[in-house]
Amino acid sequence: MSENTPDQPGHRVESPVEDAVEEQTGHVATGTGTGNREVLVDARGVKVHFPIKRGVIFDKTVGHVYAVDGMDLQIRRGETYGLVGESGCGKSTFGRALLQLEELTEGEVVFDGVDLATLKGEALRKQRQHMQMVFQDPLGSLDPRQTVEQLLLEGMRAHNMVKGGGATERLAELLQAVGLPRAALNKYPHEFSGGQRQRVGIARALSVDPKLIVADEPVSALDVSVQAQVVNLLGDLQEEFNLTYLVIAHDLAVVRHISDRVGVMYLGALVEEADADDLYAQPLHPYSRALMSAVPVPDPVVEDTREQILLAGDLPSPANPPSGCRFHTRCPWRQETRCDTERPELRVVQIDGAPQSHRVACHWAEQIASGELQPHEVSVELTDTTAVESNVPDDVAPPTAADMA
Ligand SMILES: Nc1ncnc2c1ncn2[C@@H]1O[C@H](COP(=O)(O)OP(=O)(O)OP(=O)(O)O)[C@@H](O)[C@H]1O
Repeated sequence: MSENTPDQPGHRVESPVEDAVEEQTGHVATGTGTGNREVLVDARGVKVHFPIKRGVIFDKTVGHVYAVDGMDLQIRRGETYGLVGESGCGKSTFGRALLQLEELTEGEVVFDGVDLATLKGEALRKQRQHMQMVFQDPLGSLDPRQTVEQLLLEGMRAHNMVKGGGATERLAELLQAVGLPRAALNKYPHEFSGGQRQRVGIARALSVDPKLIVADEPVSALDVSVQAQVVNLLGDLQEEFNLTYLVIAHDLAVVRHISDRVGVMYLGALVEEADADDLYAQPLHPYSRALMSAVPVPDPVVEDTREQILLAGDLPSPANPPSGCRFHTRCPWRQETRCDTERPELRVVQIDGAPQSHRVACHWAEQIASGELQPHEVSVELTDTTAVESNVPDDVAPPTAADMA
């Protein structure tokens, strides 16, 4: 997102947000090849399994929700990494795990050269200063009883960044950077519109000088016209403040516009990862192909002739995931018995000279791309998802901005 280059071949997804962003900036932002940059976040084999408790006092563990189940993901300094996938596939849990807001069941997260598992208490809190989160619902994450000034100062105080005078000046500069007037300092969150509140949330994250911002559905609660403004703002701030972003979103058009690289997640793990342009021009995993084919294309001729893959059935329960390839129960290219029994690695797949950076977790990616394997109809298996239900509350409360301090 840091530079803008001409659009690459391949169809563009239709999106009022993307069109509005283009209108405002005059060009299409696309991936910019961040391959040579140094890794800032290195997540290896990350698993987060939530125990399912039963019994009168919830004292028995009767199973687990395998929310994140083997994520390997690197984010390079200065890039924007977009993470997409259906609701419930584990995107938010992974984002929180990166920031150590969820306990890792297995695996490690190395941030800026430091293995976060080795940090405790004050040392971890200090490191957290460099890793901030922007939430989908700014109202839910900002304390309604605090003015913007108090909200911004809270994080800065927690990290000993308020010494002597000059704090108010810094706050005013922060507000200016996110496009809010100085007068906003004395207002409360409910006095702002949704877009303005998101700007406050972004200012709050910025106030402690982070290196990484994890933005979890940062624009999905906003009106489409406002979404474009916030997307553009994130792009401008990235350059001004040397930020690295992990953007979690279900809107594929937003992710394409904003991201240098994109990872597609399914039931707790990546199934595909590539530069944004490559992924959108030629998705190789059957799941990514299905996701992309569900997005309308502006050109009616292309729309009528292009591949459309309907996903059969719902996302299986992460408490009872399918064996082998997790996607095999819904995959039109499933081959017995390898897909049912052998979990595919995320491996480099090069079709037509595609770059080394395109990785896919499918045994048959080459044969599917060449047409050697043809899709077949999928009969939906009714798996018993009620047998082990999660004890997770319907709405898992996201961490608040105060958790980030
Ligand atoms: N604290 C928890 N305890 C038990 N299960 C949880 C907990 N938090 C999340 N889960 C479960 O883990 C799975 C992954 O949830 P997560 O919110 O990470 O998915 P997601 O892809 O971000 O979806 P969404 O976009 O709907 O937030 C879901 O089945 C969810 O119910």
